[in-house]
Amino acid sequence: MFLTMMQWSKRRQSSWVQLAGHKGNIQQGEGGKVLKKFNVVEDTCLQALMSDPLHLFVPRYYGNISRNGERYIRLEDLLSGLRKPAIMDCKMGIRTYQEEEIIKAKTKGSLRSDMYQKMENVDPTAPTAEEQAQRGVTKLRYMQWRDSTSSTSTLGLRIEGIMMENGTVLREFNKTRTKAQVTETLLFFTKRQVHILKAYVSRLEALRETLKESSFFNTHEIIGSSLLFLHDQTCKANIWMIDFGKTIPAPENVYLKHDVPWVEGNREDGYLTGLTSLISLLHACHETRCARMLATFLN
Ligand SMILES: Nc1ncnc2c1ncn2[C@@H]1O[C@H](COP(=O)(O)OP(=O)(O)OP(=O)(O)O)[C@@H](O)[C@H]1O
Ligand SMILES: O=P(O)(O)O[C@@H]1[C@H](O)[C@H](O)[C@@H](OP(=O)(O)O)[C@H](OP(=O)(O)O)[C@H]1O
Repeated sequence: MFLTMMQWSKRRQSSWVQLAGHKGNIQQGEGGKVLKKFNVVEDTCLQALMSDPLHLFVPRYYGNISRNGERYIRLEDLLSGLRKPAIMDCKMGIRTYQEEEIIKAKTKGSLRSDMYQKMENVDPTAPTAEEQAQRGVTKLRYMQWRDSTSSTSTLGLRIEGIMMENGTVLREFNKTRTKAQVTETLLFFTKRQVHILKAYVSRLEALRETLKESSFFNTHEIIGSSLLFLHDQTCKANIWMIDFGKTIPAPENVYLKHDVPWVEGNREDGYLTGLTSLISLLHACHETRCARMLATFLN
């Protein structure tokens, strides 16, 4: 597995990191805040979320500002106050592309050579003969391939990146697809610590309950959003919903279920499918660890 050592910030004695997403899209700001490049879709969602029951699971939103000619969204820094945190970014849902990608894929000039390259780097056999000849793929094709070779299509979630408490950053999870592989990664991330596993399960169960009461949730198609897992040496553990750049309102009078299969036009995202998978995988990790500890104790 490809490992990169994170550089610890000496100035702040902190370990701020942008684990996933577009490079340089988000940076640490002052006063316990982060600045994220402005995106009107995300800004609108965050405003709505601040008065929804889900606000308890979303970093506090402090409006948007302009700085040196660039506009930013100001958010609570979720790493603020944590000591050498371990972090995991988990992208939710059974697809990571919006339905509009299907229309875009039909228009001329939509071939992406960068995506072809990324595909070929991971699996040289993945591009079709036609794609090899044109050395390009549509974004739709790339995103569908990414979803099917990771756990997105089957489990409704995929691990995008992990930073361990010693600063080691891991981002090579493209082929982490099966339940067993995801479970192994969750055990690695939590170092099998029972109290951390338990805290994560409780937080996700609370999220599931709150989603039932959220009008934002049943009226929005949530694509490409992540759950950010954080725990540290003081035994703090928490999970937050981040990244609403591709979260859009469903058509009027359409209420999404979030746990049924997607077919073109129904706008379903599988967010709850992913949440249920996560809860059951973490729950199984917790139970297994408890059973092992009991067996050791009794022997
Ligand atoms: N409020 C926050 N506090 C601390 N760190 C954050 C916060 N929001 C995001 N991050 C960090 O930045 C990373 C990327 O965040 P986010 O997903 O919002 O960016 P993005 O560029 O929109 O992603 P994508 O390209 O997947 O759409 C996260 O994985 C996390 O490490
Ligand atoms: O993780 P990967 O495999 O590197 O692939 C990227 C990832 O799917 C991003 O979510 C996506 O941005 P959006 O979510 O904003 O669509 C980006 O598209 P882009 O290159 O068009 O920005 C992809 O390149």
